[in-house]
Amino acid sequence: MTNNLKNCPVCQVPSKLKCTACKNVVYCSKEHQKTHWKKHKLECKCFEIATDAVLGRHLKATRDIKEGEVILSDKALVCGPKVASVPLCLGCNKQLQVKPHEKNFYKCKKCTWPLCGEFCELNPNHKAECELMSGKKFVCKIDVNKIDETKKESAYCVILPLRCLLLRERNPEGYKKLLELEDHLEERIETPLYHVLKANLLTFVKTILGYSDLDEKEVLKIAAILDTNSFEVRQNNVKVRALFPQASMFSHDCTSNARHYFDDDMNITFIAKTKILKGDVISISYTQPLKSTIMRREHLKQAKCFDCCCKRCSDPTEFNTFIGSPNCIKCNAGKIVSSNPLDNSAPWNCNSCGHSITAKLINYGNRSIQEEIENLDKFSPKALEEFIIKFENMLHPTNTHVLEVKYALTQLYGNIEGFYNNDLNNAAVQRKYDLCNELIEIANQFDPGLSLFRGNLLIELQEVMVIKARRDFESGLDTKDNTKDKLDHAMEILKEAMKILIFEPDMKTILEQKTRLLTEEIL
Ligand SMILES: C[S@@+](CC[C@H](N)C(=O)[O-])C[C@H]1O[C@@H](n2cnc3c(N)ncnc32)[C@H](O)[C@@H]1O
Repeated sequence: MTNNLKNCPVCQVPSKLKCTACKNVVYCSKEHQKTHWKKHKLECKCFEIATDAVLGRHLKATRDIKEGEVILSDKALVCGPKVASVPLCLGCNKQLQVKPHEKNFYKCKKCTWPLCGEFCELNPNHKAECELMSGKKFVCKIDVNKIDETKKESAYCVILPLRCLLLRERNPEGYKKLLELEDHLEERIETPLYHVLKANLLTFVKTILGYSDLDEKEVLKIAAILDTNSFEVRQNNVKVRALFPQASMFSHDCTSNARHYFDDDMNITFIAKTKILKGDVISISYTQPLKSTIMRREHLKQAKCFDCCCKRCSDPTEFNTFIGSPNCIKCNAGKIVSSNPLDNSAPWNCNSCGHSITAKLINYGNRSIQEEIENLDKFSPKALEEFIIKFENMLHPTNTHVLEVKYALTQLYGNIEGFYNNDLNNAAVQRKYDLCNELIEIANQFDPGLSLFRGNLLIELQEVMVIKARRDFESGLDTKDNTKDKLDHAMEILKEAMKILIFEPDMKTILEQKTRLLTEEIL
């Protein structure tokens, strides 16, 4: 047994040399440790599943974990369309296109669901459900002759729960694991979404497919398990969702220390974004770093049925960024801060003059501004810059709405037609440089280390640093030596971005090309 802490598992001799990684096994010698590694590496975990009253089951580090270290990898138990999905092939998940030259949709001869082609009728993802539905003479409501590739179809809401139900016979062990996951059905059952699901899913499963013996609660529990635990995966440019039993054990923190990425086979891998100490909770974020406490807590409550009380949520200033606060328009000096961020109905007060505003009014203000942002032309830097100017008195530079627009600008400058790097004037180059630096500081606080948020900003920053350095040299403002130093600095930033983005699909080649071009420029 590898967890025998007395004897070497190879020769059974009482031993003291512990595996330095998990400290769960002892060896008599380095040689026997090497011999045993092939077996032990499958068990040499850096975490345990712990339970407490607040988080429920969660992952806890059993040793220090280095930044970038893999925590675990997991295989999808089931995957399929989101509750409402753009038309996709139930075999390969490819998005169905209607443009004449790209038309790739086909009506399954048996079950009538749209697929990308005849070949996918036999795709293992689709075969079992197809046989079941066609056997019951099910007719899909989506008309393949009128496919609208942008319209989200709610008809897909039945597919993933059905795939879960099919596990009962095809993979009983997997089905058992699935039913052990958290569901929050009691909180969900009276929501409008579950009223609709109750009508659609239960009729589909019990009446149409004939699972009359199935308890209604078990069917709805499956929907609730999917809502609580599934991960969104982008496949062939379509977002689908998948369930990973082990990965479901990660708890949430608004300043998390781990993150995930997917490989081409939809396996999920979690890495440490920052160093994690033995005994720390290993957490991921279920929400977005630039959202304010009020917005994050509302999302977490609605989607995952819990009230987040993490360090960031508990701090009314959100680490002195005041990201959720508007300026006080009464005294024009202070910021309006929640008197108790963990109570959604607590009043908000100015930290300078004490002027008080109800939570209702703060929520109303946030919603109106969010609506205004949603209606902006997202591809127009001019429209986004005008938004920032329009709200400059009410919203300070690190307010959530301003940061959201600023982040969009970092992704537009340099990357869209009319605003490619060579089209940008020096003021726009400087603007992008400043915005990237400003947002990286925010990322360092809320989404530190190897986060995608930091990676996306670092890659934009290094590009603009190179342009600035090149222009300063070409216009005679800088010496060759200084320019080389600046390019070396840009290379360090690029290397850091690479460490983060290398796991993302298609990024490896792009990053390698960027590194090659920058190396040539430095030489
Ligand atoms: C994906 S599951 C995580 C595993 C779950 N704790 C269990 O025991 O199965 C998500 C659920 O865990 C709980 N949870 C995760 N993070 C939490 C947090 N920061 N505070 C409170 N509950 C949390 C919530 O009930 C949430 O709906």
